[in-house]
Amino acid sequence: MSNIILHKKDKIAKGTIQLTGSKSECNRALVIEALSQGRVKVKNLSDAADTVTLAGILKKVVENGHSPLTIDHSQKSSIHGLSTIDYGLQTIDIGPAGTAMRFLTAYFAIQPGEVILTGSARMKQRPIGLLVDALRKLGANISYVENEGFPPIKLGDGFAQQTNAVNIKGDISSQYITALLLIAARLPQGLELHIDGELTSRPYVEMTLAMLKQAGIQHNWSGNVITIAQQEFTDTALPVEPDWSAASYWYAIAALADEAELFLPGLTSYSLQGDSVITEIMANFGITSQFKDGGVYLTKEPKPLSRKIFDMKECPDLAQTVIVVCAALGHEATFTGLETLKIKETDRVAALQNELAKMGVKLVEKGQVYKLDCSGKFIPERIFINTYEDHRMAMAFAPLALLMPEVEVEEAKVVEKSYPAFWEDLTKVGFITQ
Ligand SMILES: O=C(O)C1=C[C@@H](OP(=O)(O)O)[C@@H](O)[C@H](O)C1
Ligand SMILES: C=C(OP(=O)(O)O)C(=O)O
Repeated sequence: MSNIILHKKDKIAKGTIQLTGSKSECNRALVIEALSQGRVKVKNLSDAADTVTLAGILKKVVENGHSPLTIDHSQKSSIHGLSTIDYGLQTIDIGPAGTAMRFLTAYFAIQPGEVILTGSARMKQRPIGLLVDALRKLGANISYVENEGFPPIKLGDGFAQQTNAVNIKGDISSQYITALLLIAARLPQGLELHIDGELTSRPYVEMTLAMLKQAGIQHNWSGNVITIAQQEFTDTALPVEPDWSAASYWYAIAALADEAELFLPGLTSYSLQGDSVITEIMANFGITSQFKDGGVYLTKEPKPLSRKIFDMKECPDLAQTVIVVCAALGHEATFTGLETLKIKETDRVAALQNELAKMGVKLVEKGQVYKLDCSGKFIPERIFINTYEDHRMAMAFAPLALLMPEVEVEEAKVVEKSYPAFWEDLTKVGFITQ
């Protein structure tokens, strides 16, 4: 796979960028659609590879009466997708898609037929034990194919519900909670989910419940317990908003530019996506977000940087965007809520530390708190960014091309996971790519 080189002749960012749909909303909507027996339909599917992969799998499975056994493994999405790895059973490979891995684990746990779920080499290092434990307690038959607690997993035939009450730790990944909530209305005894300890990525759980509600599924959330009774989906169209995490890279570009006038159609101020908080975060960098004409306009005014602490617990996917902007501006901010970054597409803390070092910036870990030390910061003539198979490393560092003559980003295709048109969109505001 090849690298991409970026240049930008001026520090002006002006244009209209139509972002693809949110992969988080799409991946929930697809599972809801599959469980709804034709009642729910998704509108505006995302081009994100994680969504294309999940959509392809669910289409085949639903066509086959919810059994995975005759999936045509020749169908592939652009970089990852369905393939057969021979564990001696039908195998579904979801590549690097964390949400697809977790949501399909819950989905297949209650479907007929046996299947093995696997993913990329990195996916095999991303924990799934807490979700498997909860599903086993509910009555699912799941075993590990290689390492305890990690994919690949084998989902056995036959689900017989043993209980409706399960506990799950809240501070590792909210995707386990979402996975359980998505199947809850289909469980004969429903679900009473007790969240133990702190809940990380909370807006993603709220998004799940809001989308289930749009599809007719009621819930009760009281203290740390979420209850969903067995119930039917209603006829609904689930519309998907453009991706606010993708929008964050445009906010970063505006923050590093001298002049910015950007329009991102389709984004709303009442989004289900927690990452819409980027509007508030970037207000600190002089970016004004004005919602009109069915989208958001970004403009920029110089502003002295004052906010020193950023808590990323509710918006972990924005961490790289905001940390790189602060580093590039030499703003010595402190970050909290980065714990879950170590189990995402790569160890994002280590990846940030390595790449920021290339411009003399240190991200110093002090327990739960991370501080940027910009005392040695310099702007090199050119920088080579390693991406660690992480789309957000590529997209968070690309805006540096506003500050230096050349930025080379490793493995350009990595962005396909969530934002395939990223490089092409950069050219619309005057970035030169080669
Ligand atoms: O539910 C979702 O759609 C997501 C939840 C978050 O993961 P965690 O809950 O593991 O933090 C986020 O990082 C991921 O990109 C998408
Ligand atoms: C963490 C992410 O994705 P996932 O967990 O779904 O692989 C992400 O998109 O930043």
